[in-house]
Amino acid sequence: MRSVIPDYLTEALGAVESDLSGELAGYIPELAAADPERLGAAFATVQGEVYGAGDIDTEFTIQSISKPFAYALALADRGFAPVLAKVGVEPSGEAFNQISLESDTGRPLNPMINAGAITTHALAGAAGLTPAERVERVVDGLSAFAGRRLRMDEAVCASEMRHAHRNLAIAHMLRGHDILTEDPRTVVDGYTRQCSVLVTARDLAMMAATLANRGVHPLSGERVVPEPVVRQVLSVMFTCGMYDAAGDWATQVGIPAKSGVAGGLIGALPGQIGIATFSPRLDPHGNSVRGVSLFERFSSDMGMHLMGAPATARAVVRSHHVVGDGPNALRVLQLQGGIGFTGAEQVVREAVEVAPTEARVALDLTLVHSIDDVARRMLLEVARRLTLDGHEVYLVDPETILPDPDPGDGGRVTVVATVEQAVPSPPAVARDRNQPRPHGT
Ligand SMILES: NC(=O)CC[C@H](N)C(=O)O
Repeated sequence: MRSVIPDYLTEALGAVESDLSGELAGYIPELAAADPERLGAAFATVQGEVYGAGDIDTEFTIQSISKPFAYALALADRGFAPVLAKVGVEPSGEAFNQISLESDTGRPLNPMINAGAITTHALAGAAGLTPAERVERVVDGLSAFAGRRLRMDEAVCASEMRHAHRNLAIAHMLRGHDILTEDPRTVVDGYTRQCSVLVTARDLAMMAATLANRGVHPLSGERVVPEPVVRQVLSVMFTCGMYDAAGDWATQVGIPAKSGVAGGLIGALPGQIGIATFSPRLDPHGNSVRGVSLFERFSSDMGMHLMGAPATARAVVRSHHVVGDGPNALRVLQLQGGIGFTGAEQVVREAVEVAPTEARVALDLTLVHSIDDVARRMLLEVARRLTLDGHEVYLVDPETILPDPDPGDGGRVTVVATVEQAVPSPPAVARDRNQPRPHGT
């Protein structure tokens, strides 16, 4: 059988192909000469599977799509405080190249508009790097996100630098406010190089999938940036990634995204998928016309809007039952699935409502595949309170899904591999042959 996903993507491309509206980015002569008909779309899952249709292996310059990744590198390299001191996180509602800074501090409003991105470029890499080393750090970092060595398009870079008056004006303003502390032209040059890195839609989908995968490249397994950095970056993409179209985008598409003036567009759905489209004609905001249509289609066809509440998670408490009888009776709460706060809440509620009378209580984690930190603490607290109420508490945890189960403060749990191990086998002589054997022995 052929996968259904490339066929779906081909169909989606077919539906937007006839839309010839929009313009190439005229302010960079080399981009104005691009082939406007190119069209491609790719999905990369967090497991590293890539699906695509159309021009997904055609190289084009990354442009502003480099901004969230350079922001991630700056946060990872310098830490949050120094970066936040120089670049805000407020949506500007303005065009990407607006000459605007926060009135009191001179800080650019966010790292997605050029003012913020130029500043962010200067913050990538360790303090004290030369401008060339900094560019190298950024290209290395973008390459790690993509999972292959990326290179720069010198012609596009030179072409943009010859016409970079607006970005230079922004950089001079930043220098005037001491947000930039170096020569403005050098920083704009580095930022323009960053924007001139060549990528394909396939690369961009992978880069987005690395964000979706909490900062770990799905195939190389490399942790490119720490998890808190990814959360920051995705939040800023959600609120600011589409410039003065960010509100429309957040409501209609609902996927953290970033566009570039060469026609690329990416979206990252946390925990699920990275998406990229490529089509060079732009709307007045500088976002790819057909790319925006494709994302609207993907979001509604595949239920990808981040604010669409997921189907209520399946019950975490699969069953509760008693194994064995008499003084050996064991109350088993059998749990399942991935347990986060709301799942742990179900366990707490169940433990309160059942109010076990048996001397032994087991939390059976055999069918649980993950427990996050808050759920772990809540389950251990349940165990602790059950101990204090006089129960002997067992954790049936054959795959050590809950390591170091120390409930602290008077709590005690015994870890066993099977429910049976929590039921002492009664001495053979004492067993009444006419009684059914305790379940599971
Ligand atoms: N929106 C964009 O892609 C803009 C990037 C471009 N290099 C610029 O600074 O103008």
